[in-house]
Amino acid sequence: MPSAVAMTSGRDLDITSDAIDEVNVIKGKLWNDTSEFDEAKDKSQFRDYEAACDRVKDFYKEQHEKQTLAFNIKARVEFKSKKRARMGVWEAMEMLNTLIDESDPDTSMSQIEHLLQTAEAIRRDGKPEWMQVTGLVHDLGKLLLLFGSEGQWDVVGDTFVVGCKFSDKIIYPETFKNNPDTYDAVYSTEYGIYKPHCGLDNVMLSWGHDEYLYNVFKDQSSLPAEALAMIRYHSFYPWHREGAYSHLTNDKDARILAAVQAFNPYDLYSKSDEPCDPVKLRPYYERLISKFFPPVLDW
Ligand SMILES: O[C@H]1[C@H](O)[C@@H](O)[C@H](O)[C@@H](O)[C@H]1O
Ligand SMILES: [Fe+2]
Ligand SMILES: [Fe+2]
Repeated sequence: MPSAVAMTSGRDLDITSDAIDEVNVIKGKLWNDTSEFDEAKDKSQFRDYEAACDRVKDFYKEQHEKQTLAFNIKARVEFKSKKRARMGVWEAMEMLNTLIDESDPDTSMSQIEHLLQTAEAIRRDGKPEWMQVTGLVHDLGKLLLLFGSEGQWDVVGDTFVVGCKFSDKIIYPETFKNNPDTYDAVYSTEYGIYKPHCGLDNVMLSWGHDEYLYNVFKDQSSLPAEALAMIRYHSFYPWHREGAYSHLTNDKDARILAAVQAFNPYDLYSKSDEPCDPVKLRPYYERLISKFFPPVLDW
């Protein structure tokens, strides 16, 4: 079943504040119906895709069918050729707030909540300001849902390499049987269109919120390279958790892997933390935002 977000995020959506309000009302209804605080759980209970509900399974079935190499090239060309919006970081967080992520078996909280929980968990551990602010912004790429994505399948969920054999370390690997690239003479091979150890900078990951946000921030922030890697690869579980794709990665990737892995527990396990109060926390994070981002960005 298509989500309210997907239904209202057509290519022709004109991003005026009225349109956004309307989208938020529709999404808000969905949210109110399903909202509940997530209970505390232990680590083994996260990312349990076997036990996941149909919403999650249907999401991945669709994503794995539609994320082809051809789609990915098209998405990147479109990204470069379009102007979407101009706004500040906090405004972007508010705009994203009511989205429900259909791929996520672990949280039914709003996105601003998830961003604040991630940032607060990093802050509690005394990590540097750049990492706190990275936690705060890491999922803002989900704004793609309001910027003409085709659905949720080209925005959220774990990422994987396209243009070579789909790894069996990706969740629900059997669902790639519906992806035409599985039957392509080149794309279905171990290396596909890539050279051995060409490095992640030279491979195409499935298009979604990570790749989009990395591209937005790389020229419009003073975030360090580790932070940009955390953003770009945080959904790339087949690599950072399962160790897949070692035939494509290089020394640079080996170095950034540590940063991506250090970020992951904050993103994942903070989902069962106490809810945060955006009003209380805003002054602290606005100060951090102003250290790393211009007041207004092109999204
Ligand atoms: O369902 C989640 C969610 O969409 C996250 O934002 C993403 O980073 C994860 O990798 C994914 O599994
Ligand atoms: Fe994410
Ligand atoms: Fe996240």
